[in-house]
Parts: sequence; structure tokens; C-alpha cells
Amino acid sequence: MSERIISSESNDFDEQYELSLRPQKLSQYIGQHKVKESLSIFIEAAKLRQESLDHVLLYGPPGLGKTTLATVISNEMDVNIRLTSGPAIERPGDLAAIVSSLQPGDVLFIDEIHRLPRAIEEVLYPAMEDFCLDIVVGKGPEARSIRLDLPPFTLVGATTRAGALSAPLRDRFGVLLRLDFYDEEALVEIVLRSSQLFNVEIDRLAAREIARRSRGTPRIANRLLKRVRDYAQVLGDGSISHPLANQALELLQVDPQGLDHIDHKLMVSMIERFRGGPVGLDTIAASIGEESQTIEDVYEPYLMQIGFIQRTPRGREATKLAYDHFGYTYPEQS
Ligand SMILES: Nc1ncnc2c1ncn2[C@@H]1O[C@H](COP(=O)(O)OP(=O)(O)OP(=O)(O)O)[C@@H](O)[C@H]1O
Ligand SMILES: [Mg+2]
Repeated sequence: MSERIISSESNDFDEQYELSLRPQKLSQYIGQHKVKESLSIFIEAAKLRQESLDHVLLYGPPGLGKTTLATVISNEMDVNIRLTSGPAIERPGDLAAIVSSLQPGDVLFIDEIHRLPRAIEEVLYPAMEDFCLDIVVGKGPEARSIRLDLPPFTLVGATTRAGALSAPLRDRFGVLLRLDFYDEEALVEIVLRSSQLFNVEIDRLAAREIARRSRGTPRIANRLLKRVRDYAQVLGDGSISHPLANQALELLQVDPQGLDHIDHKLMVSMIERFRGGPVGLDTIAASIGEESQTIEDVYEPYLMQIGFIQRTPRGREATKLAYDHFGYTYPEQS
């Protein structure tokens, strides 16, 4: 995928500063009220019972705060967190090495858990259910299975594609939490909080301008803020006023809806080449030279969220809103 300033996926540039912006406690975690409310109850109850927290599955589009929430959970539970990811665990031995090093109550975070190899999943089931591991040692007739007891731990799994998770794995999570796109108010708060951590002055209107163009995604809000701050330092006195924010965002070519040239290309292709659809995902992907998977996971969720694309059984359709936004006349339905 090309480097987009409004990509919701993280890159090296983000990793350098994201750590310092991550909320540590539930009270610093902005928005996602329903998620926070359930979590705080489960956390409180587990602490009262002096037990480990139930396994938690977090799902939702990239950049909405899944990894952040996993660390918040470990902080609130007062335990350590081990971070790993589905593709990083290749052999049962890899998993065994990780879980056997956990302390009672610790959080094991598995990012992209839908990419866990099947063979590992099966080893994970008893680990999640009974806190034990059955591992086979040796080969051929010499092979035997040994059982390893584990301390109780909390598995926090994260995925952008809950549908790609096998049912038996999904069923073993006691708590399923879906993260949604953030509303403008929450994003304003996030921008203001990050500005404070960056030690940069910003007025509320400027924060709102950045929030509005962030596609409901904290990661994008932070990235835009960082870029706008650069402009403020070079073109102004370092503080971010509303006109300066506007000017910077214009230069960054992010439109008022947070759409960039790839969203543009995608929508215009749907409207011009396929008369607004219905058109299949693979066909759209081929027409603009992107991967279907990328469109489905990264571009489409937000375009659906703002009501530009509709999913129908016969394929994707561009809505009247999209026609209007891009300056096309909506065809009258007959
Ligand atoms: N609720 C929140 N309040 C404040 N900041 C947040 C919140 N959620 C996320 N952020 C910020 O957004 C950034 C991205 O969040 P995070 O890395 O947790 O996303 P993610 O869902 O794990 O993304 P991915 O799917 O790419 O792994 C973090 O650096 C954090 O600073
Ligand atoms: Mg993450």
C-alpha cells in the first residue's frame, strides 16, 4: 500500500512517538464509553475475587486503540503484559516458551490473533480453558505428550477481522469488545491531550479541524497533529491556531471529510466505471490497482461509516451522499 498520511495502519514514524501518547489508565482512555464501562466492571470484579481477568477479545479497524487498551487492562489489573502477535508464534514451542514465563494474573496480548496458525490454536485451547499445555516431545514412536501446568493468566486477543477467527477460538473468550470509530468530540479530546504531551499550544477550533479530518481514528488524529505541529514550527511561532491548522491540512491534501486521493479514486471509479454499482469487491480492487483485502479492512469501513458505500448482497453501491460529495448527479432509480 502506498504511504498515506491518513492510513489507519501504523508505520515506523508512528512507533517512535505513539508509545509516549498511549493512555496508561482507563480514566485516560478517551471515548469508547460502553467498552470502558464493561471493562471496569469486569476488572473490579476480578480484583475483588482476586482472580485473573477473563480472556478478552478486542476487535475493530486499525488504529482505534486495541493495543493501547490491552496495556491499560494490565495496568488496571496491576500485572505485567507480554506482547506478541499471531504470525510471530510459528511453533507450539514458541507459545510454550511465552506462557510458561508468565506470572499469575499476567496479561498475554496476541495481536492479529486471526493469523495464528491452526496448530497453535489447538494448543491454546487447553491453555485458555484449564491453564495447561499439552506438548509433544520427541518424534515418531518415541514421541510422548507431556502436560505443563500454567499460572492463571488473561489472554487479550486483538483483531481487525473478527469474522476471520475460528468459532472455537472465539468461544473461548469470556469478554468480546468491539471498538468503534470515535466521534468528533472524543477526537478533539485526544488531540488536546496529545498536544499537551507534545508540549504544543493549540486552540480548540484547530483541534476540531484536525479531529474532523481523522476518519474517526486516534492514530490518524495524532499523526495529523504531529504534521501540523511541524508546519507551526516552521511557518509560525510554534503554536497551532485555527487558520494555521487549516493551511497545514490543505497542504497535506486531506479533505474536510478526511478523504485522500485513494478514497477519491475508489469512489470515482465506482461511480464512473460501474455506474455506482452494485459491483464486487474484487472488481473494484482490480480497477484501482489495490488489494481487495486492503480495501475491505482499511478503506471501506470508513467509507461505509460516513455513508458513502453501502454493502448489498449483490455487491458494493455508491450512495447519493457520495455522488453529491464528488460532484456527480445521482441517477434516478427506475
Ligand atoms: N481511547 C484513546 N484515547 C487516547 N488515545 C488513544 C486512544 N486510543 C488510541 N489512542 C492513540 O492512538 C494510537 C493508536 O492506538 P493503538 O496502537 O492502540 O491502535 P490499535 O487498535 O492497536 O491499532 P492496530 O490495529 O494497527 O494494531 C496510540 O498511540 C494512542 O496514543
Ligand atoms: Mg495494535
